[in-house]
Amino acid sequence: MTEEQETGAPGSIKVGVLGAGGRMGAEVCRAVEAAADMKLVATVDQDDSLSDATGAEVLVDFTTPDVVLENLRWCIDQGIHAVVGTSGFTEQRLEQVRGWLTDRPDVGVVIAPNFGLGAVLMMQFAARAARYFESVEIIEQHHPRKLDAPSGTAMHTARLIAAARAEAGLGPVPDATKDEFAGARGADVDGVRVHAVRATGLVAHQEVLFGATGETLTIRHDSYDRVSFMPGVLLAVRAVGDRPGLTLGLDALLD
Ligand SMILES: NC(=O)C1=CN([C@@H]2O[C@H](COP(=O)(O)OP(=O)(O)OC[C@H]3O[C@@H](n4cnc5c(N)ncnc54)[C@H](OP(=O)(O)O)[C@@H]3O)[C@@H](O)[C@H]2O)C=CC1
Ligand SMILES: O=C(O)C1=N[C@H](C(=O)O)C[C@H](O)C1
Repeated sequence: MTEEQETGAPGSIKVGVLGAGGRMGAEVCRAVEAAADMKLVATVDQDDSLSDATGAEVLVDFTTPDVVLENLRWCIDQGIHAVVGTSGFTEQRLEQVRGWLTDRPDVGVVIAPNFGLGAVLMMQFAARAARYFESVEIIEQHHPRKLDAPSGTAMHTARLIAAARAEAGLGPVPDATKDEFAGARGADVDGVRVHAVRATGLVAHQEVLFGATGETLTIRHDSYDRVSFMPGVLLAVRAVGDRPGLTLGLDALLD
């Protein structure tokens, strides 16, 4: 092996992947290996030690909601930048991460509920539309091996819509039912109903359905293949070293 193959091209970013054997992790490994300005230096899965990743400058985490915080804490303590796609980030968890970052102001963390560029736009469009429609519901659809419901994307979208409605002075969504079978109206996320569908054949899809008198607006995004997330992941890997602190979502990186 030449020195360049060993260490990457001069100036290349040394990247490690946590959850490397998973559906997303494996795709990220392929994308990093194909990127001329990156070098894959560590792949970590459930039975491996995080210390295998100490040579990385940026760690990408696609693991599970129950282990991601521990991983992130370790990255921050080690001074390694982190790009996180794993779902399950409540406001309370984000606050915890901000707290850890105050002790390491040199470290950058990007947490994105969805790295699909189309999905980022779908969320932006939904936030923009929210003030004009009294009714809104979210229908997310995913592959059946997804552990969590609703999806992180749906939770984030609901929060954006709730914030936009509050800013516009809209009251609660008026579409409550009086008599309903348990679960029929989905989960209430910040006052927005979210319906989670799981079926073989799906990858990751979301519709935001808005309604006003005499009209509806549907904003829909579909990821048919996990390669759809890779341009966003690579964008975040390239940017995170220059963005100390917490960056939530890809929006700021796309401006
Ligand atoms: N932000 C985004 O754009 C996207 C986010 N996601 C999110 O990413 C996460 C992963 O999704 P997906 O790839 O489909 O899930 P998978 O279950 O396929 O992958 C998770 C991987 O993490 C591994 N793992 C578990 N514990 C640890 C640990 N402590 N350290 C290192 N690795 C560990 C698992 O190993 P094992 O199988 O042995 O348990 C598995 O290989 C989910 O939260 C999902 O919602 C998914 C797609 C896009
Ligand atoms: O588990 C998945 O597959 C996905 N998870 C993320 C989420 O929870 O929103 C992103 C995308 O929807 C795919």
